[in-house]
Amino acid sequence: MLYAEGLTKKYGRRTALSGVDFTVPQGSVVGLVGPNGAGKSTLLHLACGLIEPTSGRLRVLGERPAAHAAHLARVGFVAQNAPVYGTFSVADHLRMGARMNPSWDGRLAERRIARAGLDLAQKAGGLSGGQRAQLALTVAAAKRPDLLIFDEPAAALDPLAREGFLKSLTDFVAELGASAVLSSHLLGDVEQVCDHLIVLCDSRVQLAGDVRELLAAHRRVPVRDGSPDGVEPVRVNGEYAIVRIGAVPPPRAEPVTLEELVLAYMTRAAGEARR
Ligand SMILES: Nc1ncnc2c1ncn2[C@@H]1O[C@H](COP(=O)(O)OP(=O)(O)OP(=O)(O)O)[C@@H](O)[C@H]1O
Repeated sequence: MLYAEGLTKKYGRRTALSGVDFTVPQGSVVGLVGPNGAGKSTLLHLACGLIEPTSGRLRVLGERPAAHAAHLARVGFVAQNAPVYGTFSVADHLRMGARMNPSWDGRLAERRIARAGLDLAQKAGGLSGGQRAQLALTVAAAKRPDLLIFDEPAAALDPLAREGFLKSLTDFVAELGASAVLSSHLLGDVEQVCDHLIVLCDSRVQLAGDVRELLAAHRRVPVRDGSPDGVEPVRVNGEYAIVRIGAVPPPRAEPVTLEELVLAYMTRAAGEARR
């Protein structure tokens, strides 16, 4: 579904992505996480064809991003803060979507708008953050894309609105049989909806893969004399360390949470950047 090889993006002298490699299989829901300025939005904008790489290769659904009109129609994008047209009503957004997208599914759009409790006559500028996110998600999904891309979709939403939004997102993905990529700082959200993870720090991929496999490949182990016995730690945090295990887990090893795993790789990358 997504394939990157040596993917590099520079803005003038600033490097936003540096030699990024990863492969994400079809049907995945990918969580893209990393600190501010790591390059997440840059990667998503490259995937939508909004910007061009400086070097390297990126393939989205087997082709160059936005290779042609039919390919564009296969990708739905919801940008940061779910932008909508403030002076247009909810119904105007659906009419515009129908006019611009040959594969528009009007029934799906109307069903979802009703389920989200949105008033078709209301101007989008007057919607709450959660309602705006639901509208943007509906417009992106009613194209019936094969891939939905979200840049921090739920960042501004309160916990209740976020839960509703994430539920709609997973419903859409299931209903459309689509893949999805979402960038987020909210690891709980990623844990809830994603089956694949990419950790991006300092413009490089630090960790990528199937969430269950990554969790199975790491353990929390007790530390003696500053380092765990016989294994190279990803991160030492006081009395324990996060380690990548081999075929035989070290003694007294405990499972790691997604949050511990991501923080371990982010902390290691921050340490390397400081050196
Ligand atoms: N249009 C631009 N012109 C110049 N530099 C840019 C541009 N867009 C992004 N950058 C720089 O590229 C780097 C990566 O930015 P990007 O927005 O991709 O990070 P991010 O991981 O999405 O950050 P955040 O979590 O804060 O949204 C940053 O150093 C940023 O300042």
